[in-house]
Amino acid sequence: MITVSDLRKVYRQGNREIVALDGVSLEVPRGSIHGIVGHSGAGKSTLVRCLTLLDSPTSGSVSINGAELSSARDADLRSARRRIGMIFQHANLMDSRTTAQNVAHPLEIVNTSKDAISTKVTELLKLVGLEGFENAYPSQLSGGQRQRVGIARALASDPDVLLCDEPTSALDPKTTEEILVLIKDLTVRLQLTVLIITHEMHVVKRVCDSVSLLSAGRIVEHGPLRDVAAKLGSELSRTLLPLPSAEPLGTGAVLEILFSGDTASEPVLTSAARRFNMDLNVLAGSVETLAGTQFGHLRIQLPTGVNSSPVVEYLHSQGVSVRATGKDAE
Ligand SMILES: Nc1ncnc2c1ncn2[C@@H]1O[C@H](COP(=O)(O)OP(=O)(O)OP(=O)(O)O)[C@@H](O)[C@H]1O
Repeated sequence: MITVSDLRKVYRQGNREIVALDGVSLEVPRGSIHGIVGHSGAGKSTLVRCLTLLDSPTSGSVSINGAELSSARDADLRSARRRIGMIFQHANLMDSRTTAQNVAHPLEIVNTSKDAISTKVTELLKLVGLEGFENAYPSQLSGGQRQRVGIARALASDPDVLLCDEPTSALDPKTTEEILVLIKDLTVRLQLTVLIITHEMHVVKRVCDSVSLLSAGRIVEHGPLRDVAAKLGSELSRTLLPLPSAEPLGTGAVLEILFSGDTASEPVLTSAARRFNMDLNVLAGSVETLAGTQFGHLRIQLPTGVNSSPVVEYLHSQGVSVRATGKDAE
């Protein structure tokens, strides 16, 4: 488990203070994957640097399985860093070294014996599906294979936490899927605690158990994927379950509706149409399964002149999230 408590990072430029992290707290249990998303300048890179101890936080703490990292110094700091493996957007391999030599590098630094390195490298390359590529150089590997080498190297020191900074941003969709499947599989098999910093929502949808939205150095939304997606109108819900824009037809009230779990499969809309004796226009819709829960997200329009309040009340009573949009939203 990784626990981040009230982390602050303030940069000073002359007499100006830039608050890059403004009290970030989060807890990610072992064996699970947490996504961190946010716009440019939100503080994602600063968070990565503070978590990997490449930069020291102004205040607050980071601990792994209860052991405090942020106050570690010198030798302790080096061993603390080994508890966090890093994967980057580009694998950043050493071009003059083979696959096996790249993976061996973190072990050589801590003077591991040649035999132990050889055994470990063989084991790691098998784990990431690169058996037979021991002697290949990075230039002879595909982007996905290079990323696998990067993952094997990150796991060489048996870290508790795997920190992935935009791990699939440079990969095509098929390779992205393969790498995400590998990360998910390793998380479960090795009981890792994984943090993925990404701007790609499909990465969050595909592998994350929980997610945080970082904005101006603060976590403004967070929680298990199915809970944040279920909050109709929130930024994370809108980006996880996007709806295409569609012009309303005529002047009837426009409602945005979110079904989840059991209500997603019940004919609530049909029963509302029958109950209020009206036709409904579906302007836009999407159905998705997130973290094992089915979500239906719809924008519907009521006929001109129909009062939306009793309809909204009825839909709420059926366990459906509803909000008026457009001119009715005020
Ligand atoms: N070394 C630094 N000195 C001064 N300000 C900094 C420094 N590093 C980051 N910042 C500022 O801290 C804030 C957060 O920056 P950060 O790079 O962490 O954002 P980010 O979410 O990673 O953005 P991006 O997605 O564009 O990489 C920004 O306002 C940035 O200008």
